[in-house]
Amino acid sequence: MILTPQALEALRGQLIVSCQAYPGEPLREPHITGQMAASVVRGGAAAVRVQGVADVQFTRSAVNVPVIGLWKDGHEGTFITPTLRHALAIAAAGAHVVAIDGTRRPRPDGLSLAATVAGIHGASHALVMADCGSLGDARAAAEAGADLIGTTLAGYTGERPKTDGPDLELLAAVAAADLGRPLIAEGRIHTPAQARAAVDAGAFAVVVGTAITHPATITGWFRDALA
Ligand SMILES: CC(=O)N[C@H](C=O)[C@@H](O)[C@H](O)[C@H](O)COP(=O)(O)O
Repeated sequence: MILTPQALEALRGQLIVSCQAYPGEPLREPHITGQMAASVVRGGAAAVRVQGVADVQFTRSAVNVPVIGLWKDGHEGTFITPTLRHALAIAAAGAHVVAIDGTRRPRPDGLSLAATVAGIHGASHALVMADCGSLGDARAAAEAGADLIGTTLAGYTGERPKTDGPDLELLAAVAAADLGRPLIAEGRIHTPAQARAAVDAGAFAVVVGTAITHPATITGWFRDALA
């Protein structure tokens, strides 16, 4: 699926919403992901991010905005679209952008990040978003040919502290490194003010997940405030 340079540019300064429910949760149904995506697009999401092959398929038919797809396999180590096989399945499902683990950790299939990106580019029209955890990752991902750089894994790989909100320090550092790729702020953006701060720190666009689409967590925030 082709995301033209113009369509990518249209995401500048915009909100992307991640619609994910986790295994065993009541909303963990691909068609519900599609409905959630349609709901956030009504609210102004300029693109959506969804997990799973069937979720990408349902979401593609539910919305007319770019779809970032990923395949989570497990929940620790290299688990976000860890191999080329996972990535090609997500591209074949219709994702405009395939989000993959963009760290410098070894990949389960033994391929380098550059070979993985080249494999996706060679077999599909999808762009590649590298989910990074540090400035070192971001530099390596740009060098490896990733089309977009995300801070998705900041605070989850041991290289950066798990900040309460978004890792604004990392965002500013990656922006300053001027890697020539759209920088996507993602991870622990829980308020509109934090989304604004991420753009002010140099992000091209902002991904918000939990704070918009994970009712169990949001409910817990309110419950805790009343405890
Ligand atoms: C680390 C990891 O597994 N991140 C995942 C990546 O797709 C999702 O679980 C997050 O919800 C997503 O990145 C959005 O972040 P937040 O939900 O914090 O707004």
